Amino acid sequence: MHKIKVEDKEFEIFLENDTLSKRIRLMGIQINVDYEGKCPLFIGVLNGSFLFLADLVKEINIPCEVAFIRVASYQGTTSTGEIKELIGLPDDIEGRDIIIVEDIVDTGLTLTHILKMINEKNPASVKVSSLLLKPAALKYNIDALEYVGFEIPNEFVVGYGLDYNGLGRNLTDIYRATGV
Ligand SMILES: O=P(O)(O)OC[C@H]1O[C@H](OP(=O)(O)OP(=O)(O)O)[C@H](O)[C@@H]1O
Ligand code: HPA
Repeated sequence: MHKIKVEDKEFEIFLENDTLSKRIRLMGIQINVDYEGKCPLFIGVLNGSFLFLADLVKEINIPCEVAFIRVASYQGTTSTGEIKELIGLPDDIEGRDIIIVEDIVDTGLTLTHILKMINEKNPASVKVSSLLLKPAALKYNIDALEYVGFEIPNEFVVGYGLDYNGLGRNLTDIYRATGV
């Protein structure tokens, strides 16, 4: 289906699942090479990253661990500018190689907050893997952003974990708002 409605908003197809899968396979290969001989700890940022993280770690063939944190900053299509911490970081971060897994980096506010929290716990290294990045929306400089699936325009997207008012996370493809 190429046009859909989620609540009151119209969306059109943007990135099909097959395109996502191919890119995620390549991201996994790159991580396998970069972390050879190490045991990275993937930290998924809930809720949006759950499908991406699941598909990404299936491509990882080195030893690794998986954990989650939960923060929230968005209501509808706009950032509240305030980060709420709902599930905290795991205890065992000191000395670990951390890979934060995000569905999307938009303004960069969420990630900046999470990176600060993680760096306070003395990890060996911290990198970020985000499926999507909106370069035109970015307000913070994020040096740790090492693995990016797709750079996209500054448009609201939904599907494959990303929501609009809590809906649409279950869509297999990613759609963009048409503004109609
Ligand atoms: O770069 P930013 O402007 O901070 O936006 C990116 C963040 O916004 C979304 O999370 P949200 O707070 O909507 O929670 P969710 O993952 O539960 O949807 C998304 O999953 C990122 O974590
Ligand atoms: O474009 C978006 N879609 C869904 N959630 C988001 N969180 C930040 N940007 C977005």
